[in-house]
Amino acid sequence: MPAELSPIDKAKFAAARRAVEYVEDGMRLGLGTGSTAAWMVRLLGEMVREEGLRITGVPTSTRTADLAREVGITVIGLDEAKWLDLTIDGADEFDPQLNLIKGGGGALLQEKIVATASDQMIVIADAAKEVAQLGAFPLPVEVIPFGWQTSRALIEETLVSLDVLGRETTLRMNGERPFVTDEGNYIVDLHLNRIGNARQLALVLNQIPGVVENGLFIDICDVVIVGQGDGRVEIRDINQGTVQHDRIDFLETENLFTDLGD
Ligand SMILES: O=C[C@H](O)[C@H](O)[C@H](O)COP(=O)(O)O
Repeated sequence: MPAELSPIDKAKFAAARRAVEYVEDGMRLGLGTGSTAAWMVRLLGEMVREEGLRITGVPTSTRTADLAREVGITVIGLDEAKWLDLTIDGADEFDPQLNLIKGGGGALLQEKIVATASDQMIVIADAAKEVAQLGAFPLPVEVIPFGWQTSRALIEETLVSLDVLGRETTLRMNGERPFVTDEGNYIVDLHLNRIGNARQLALVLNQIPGVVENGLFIDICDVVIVGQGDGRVEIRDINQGTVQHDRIDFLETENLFTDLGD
């Protein structure tokens, strides 16, 4: 971790810093995956160690589980927790209705299960993630390895039938081999440019044999906390329809993010 964070990391940190203020003693929390969510996990670890905050966390990936344990958070599985008070996670894109594209890091399946098993989902994001319409970010679709090429062909046929503009699909790779998710599946990324009817696409994709889940999160997110590099934070709340403005003082938290960085 460089002594000085980049503006984008400061933005992610600011959003995470504001989000952990929603966490109360005794909560069961869904812990998201990705670089933004990692700040939230580190901050919660700090609160557990320094302030005696009592929480249990349900991680959405092995990466997050490892980090949560490392920083001192008690980790349990979703079946043990059964239901969660709050999930805090990142996103690759969010639109004005707080619908999301997620899965840029390949964790969309566990993330969607955990988020939908929560009373509330808060997304933390830097301002670059905001879009008028979803789709510039490639939409991840998780498919089982058996017959994945057939599933991919069916996905492409579906895109044609829905008259979606961009129809290129790519198998996500990890070097020479297909990227494999925590659940042992592959990811096909859909390069759509613009998604006209995200709700319809989300439903139709999940009807295709071999498709396990897609990265569209429709009507799942309740609040998006948007961070800026200068510490400004905006809160978009779907229920209250409010936008609050706030500012994280980096000077106050300087030690924190220097200590917490990896
Ligand atoms: O699979 C990964 C997750 O959906 C992430 O939350 C998403 O990709 C955002 O990640 P980051 O905070 O690193 O931009």
